[in-house]
Amino acid sequence: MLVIEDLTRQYGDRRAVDGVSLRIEPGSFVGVIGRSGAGKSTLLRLINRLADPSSGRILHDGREVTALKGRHLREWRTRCAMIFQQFNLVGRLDVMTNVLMGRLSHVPSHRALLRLWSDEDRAMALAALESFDMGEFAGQRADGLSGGQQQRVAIARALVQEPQILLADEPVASLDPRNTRLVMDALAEVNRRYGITVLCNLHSLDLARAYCDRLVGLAAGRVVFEGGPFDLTEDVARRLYGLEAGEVLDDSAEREAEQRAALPGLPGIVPARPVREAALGA
Ligand SMILES: Nc1ncnc2c1ncn2[C@@H]1O[C@H](COP(=O)(O)OP(=O)(O)OP(=O)(O)O)[C@@H](O)[C@H]1O
Repeated sequence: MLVIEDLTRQYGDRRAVDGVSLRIEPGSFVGVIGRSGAGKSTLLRLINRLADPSSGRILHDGREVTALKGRHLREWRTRCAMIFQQFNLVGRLDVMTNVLMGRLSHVPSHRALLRLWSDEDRAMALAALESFDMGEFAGQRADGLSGGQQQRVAIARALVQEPQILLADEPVASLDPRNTRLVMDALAEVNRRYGITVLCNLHSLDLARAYCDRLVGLAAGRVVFEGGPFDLTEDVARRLYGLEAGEVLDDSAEREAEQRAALPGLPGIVPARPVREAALGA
């Protein structure tokens, strides 16, 4: 369980995150929603410790994440993988090598420097790519791929870190509708197949309702809404965005969420398998 207690991050006289308290269940798919500047990115960066809080605490399974240093902090960052809007791949390297970068923290540094990846690391990387239909691109340069393909490679790289939590900071913000769906499906796969907790910042409420089992709404750094996808009513949407609800919600998301709920493989129904075991067919 990830527990966030009264977390605040101040920048000058502005509180990007302001007294946020949350409990994130293991294996859940949580959408963080809110208008631009609401504090969504800062919240994820605080969890991953890319930013430090001004006050408050983060605990994971009872361990204080906000107090970690050195090796323990590096271990936390491995356990808590992150993907970004701009993918952050190394464009001149091939797709396989980019995914293998996710193994860096699991191999001795001399081997990593020489890129002496074991057969097992390679098998894991390829299996991760294949689970997002990206296996055929393993030998291609990353910068030759479309945005949606690059993001799926970034998710594969995160997956081979064998994380317990995946933080996704607006992973589909720069993608067209088709690629948006492929990337969101990849995140759903990470969550359902491997039981990895996903926290995903999203601008689109329709996507949030269709894919997430829990939603957290932020406004001016504060939690102003917490609930299931069907608790996100027009009224809540209006409070979050100050828009006509019709501009941010439509019925198709509700229908899609119902269809997805009928799919096999929901958390708790199919036992999740550790990434390594599933990838290596153990
Ligand atoms: N490093 C920083 N220095 C100063 N101010 C910052 C910094 N990071 C974030 N902020 C401010 O904190 C507030 C919250 O920013 P944040 O990026 O977390 O919001 P967001 O909800 O992710 O927005 P967007 O959807 O536009 O990415 C904003 O007012 C932003 O300008």
